[in-house]
Amino acid sequence: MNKIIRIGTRDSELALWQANTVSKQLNKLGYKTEIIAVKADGDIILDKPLYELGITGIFTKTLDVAMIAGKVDIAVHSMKDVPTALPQSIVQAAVLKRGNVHDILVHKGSTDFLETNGTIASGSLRRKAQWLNKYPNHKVEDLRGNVNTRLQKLKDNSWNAAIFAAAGLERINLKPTEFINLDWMIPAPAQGAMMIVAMENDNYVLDAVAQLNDIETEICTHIERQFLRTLEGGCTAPIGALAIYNEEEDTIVFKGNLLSIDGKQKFEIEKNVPINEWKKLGFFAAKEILENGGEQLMKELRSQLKK
Ligand SMILES: NCc1[nH]cc(CCC(=O)O)c1CC(=O)O
Repeated sequence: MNKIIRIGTRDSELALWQANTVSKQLNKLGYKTEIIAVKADGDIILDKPLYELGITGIFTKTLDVAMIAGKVDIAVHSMKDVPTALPQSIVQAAVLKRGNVHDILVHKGSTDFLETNGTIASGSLRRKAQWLNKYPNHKVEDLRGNVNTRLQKLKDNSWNAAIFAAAGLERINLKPTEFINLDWMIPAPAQGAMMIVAMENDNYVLDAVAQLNDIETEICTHIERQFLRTLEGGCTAPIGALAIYNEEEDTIVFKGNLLSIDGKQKFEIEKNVPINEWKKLGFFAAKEILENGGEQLMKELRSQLKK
């Protein structure tokens, strides 16, 4: 059999870069591919913050539907945009080796505002909350759109800076010279990783795509998404999570946090556990936060976010 694997993707430059990467890797293994780009609802509605839309999966739904309808065979997503519960019949077929996991602050030459009063831009609840927690005197303005649009909006506005995922800018060669690494900020669960989804009964495609899976990234993102899933209960709360494999010690170093929208409340957890405990690590870390005050905060967040 030599069928063409149709790769579904969003039509932003970053999404197309990611789909092309998957395409090339499959071609190298001898598979034929075709890229099918679609516009996702999350890319069409730009005048509202994402969390106000109260929908998870706004970037992935369009492609889920296309796949169930048989129009594409796989879809390539930024894994952090994929809801923790996949639609029925759709499965995680592979996770590619992760890129840069961190957030960066893109500024305009001077970082003096960090010490005084700054206005920075981000559409992400997680980034907003962590920023305000560290810089309580700053203002955070909303910023939506794909990476290219957001860079342009930063130029056009008087904000001091804006926050981006390093991976997104690096992939499409748009990382400017004026930026600082936000090593202290805990990234979104699965940031910097790409996920391929496919239909659960499509064995030809599942076998093909499985060859692109990176086990270390699969384990780390599993931990982060389990942490998210255990905390969230279906709402888009300010949650960060990062698991890193420490090869020397054969351990997983995990950091996770949960904040209030205004950044005033923060629950944070750090664990270093033997690799063989990875399967439940995200769950236990989330439970610990929930039992130490996080439960109450999640309740408040759910009513604030109307979900
Ligand atoms: N939600 C937007 C989004 N989804 C994935 C990336 C970048 C790639 C990644 O983090 O995996 C971005 C851009 C950003 O957050 O700045």
